[in-house]
Amino acid sequence: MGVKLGILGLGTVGTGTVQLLQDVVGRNPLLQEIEIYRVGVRSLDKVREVELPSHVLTTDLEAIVNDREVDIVVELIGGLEPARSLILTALKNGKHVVTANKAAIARFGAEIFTTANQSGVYVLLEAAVGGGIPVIQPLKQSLSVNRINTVSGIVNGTTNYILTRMQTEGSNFSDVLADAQRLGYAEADPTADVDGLDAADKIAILASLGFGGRINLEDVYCEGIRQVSKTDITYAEKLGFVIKLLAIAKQYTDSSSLSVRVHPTLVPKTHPLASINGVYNAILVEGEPIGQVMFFGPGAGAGATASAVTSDILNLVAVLKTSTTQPNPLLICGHQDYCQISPITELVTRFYARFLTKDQPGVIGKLGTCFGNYGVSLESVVQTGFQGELAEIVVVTHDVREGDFRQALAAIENLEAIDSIPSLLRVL
Ligand SMILES: NC(=O)c1ccc[n+]([C@@H]2O[C@H](COP(=O)([O-])OP(=O)(O)OC[C@H]3O[C@@H](n4cnc5c(N)ncnc54)[C@H](OP(=O)(O)O)[C@@H]3O)[C@@H](O)[C@H]2O)c1
Ligand SMILES: N[C@@H](CCO)C(=O)O
Ligand code: NA
Repeated sequence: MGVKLGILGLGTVGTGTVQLLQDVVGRNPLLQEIEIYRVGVRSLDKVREVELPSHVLTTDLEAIVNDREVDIVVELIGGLEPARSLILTALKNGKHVVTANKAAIARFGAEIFTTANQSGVYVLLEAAVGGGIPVIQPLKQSLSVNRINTVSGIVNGTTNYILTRMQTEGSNFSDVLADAQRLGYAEADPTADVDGLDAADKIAILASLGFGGRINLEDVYCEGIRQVSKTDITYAEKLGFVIKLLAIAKQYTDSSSLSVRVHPTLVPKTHPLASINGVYNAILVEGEPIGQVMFFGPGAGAGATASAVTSDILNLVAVLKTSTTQPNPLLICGHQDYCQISPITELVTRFYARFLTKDQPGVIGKLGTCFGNYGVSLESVVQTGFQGELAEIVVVTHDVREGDFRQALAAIENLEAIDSIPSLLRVL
């Protein structure tokens, strides 16, 4: 007997998944056991890129998650509600769930996994982070014997696409965003991409898997790329860096707390993440004893994401075809406790800052003295340009506690010679 899927959503990812499932030759033979039983959408009038028998398409998503015939619910509608309620109903009805919905998992993961564990079913989410890149399963299984100390990466394709084109073509932010939306990379509301929220959801999920505890999304520090300017991209380039939106989860060596954050970052050109361009994503996992492992690939788009969704479906088909009643501990998510996350003021990092100053003698000296008063040591100071009457000075610091750096900046802002501080970025 075939395994019956109830797919919720036939947008970018839903369509890619149906296309893959309708074209099984040369792929894993288990795919032939899958039946696309129902597909739930919002509108029956839309022109679809895939052909499905008319009785398969429905706008009644509740009926799909309550249908006794459905074995696996594949949630690809996105957003918080009704996705959360539909997932919970499916789980309570004893159905396994596959989802690409990082927003729902990052916020309601505790409720969703508790319900799944109570019902003895699985929630698989490979597509939720890194699109087609296998990273969830490696963290849960292949790498889980390591003590992880850092998970860092470029996990949002839209912003990486925008930053790459700004860097290589000097393009303007809004034109490139429109292209990313047209290509199906951006979320329905692109603010989630641009403001770093999508990446925050994803690093919360990766941190939870890497560090073995629940993550409170509100503790994840998040800055997007709106303030990254062409001027900063050019200065970074001259100083030997590229600017990337990084998502980082790092365990402090001297304590049990984690730093979990998303922000535009100056990445040295020699670092493995510096060469990840366009819509590609990469996740660098560092642990003991493995050392560094990097996962690279397409982080968004219909086909790539469908690959991840369908691999989860395949895992569940294998589960359904084996007769054990005991849950597989490598497939469940059994975290109970929350990880302790340290505030951003405790972060120790290098900074890049750009100042506009009056063109007076001794300004660089005053900046240096002010930084010195707060224990901030400078790695480089560059003055190359002018913006109108104002001199432009760029500094890169050595490692400093963020709280101390902010205090130094507050004092510098009060200097008579300082006009403004247009940019402030962290350096890897
Ligand atoms: N796009 C990517 O590259 C990508 C990559 C990784 C993960 N994801 C995740 O995958 C999920 C789906 O993304 P997507 O890009 O495929 O979205 P999308 O193109 O906007 O498609 C959403 C689909 O869900 C249906 N839908 C939405 N709300 C509904 C509701 N209330 N009732 C019934 N149907 C509803 C829509 O129906 P209609 O077609 O009738 O409007 C549409 O078919 C999201 O969680 C997203 O974060 C996307
Ligand atoms: N909007 C997301 C899709 C993949 O999750 C991105 O740009 O990476
Ligand atoms: Na993935």
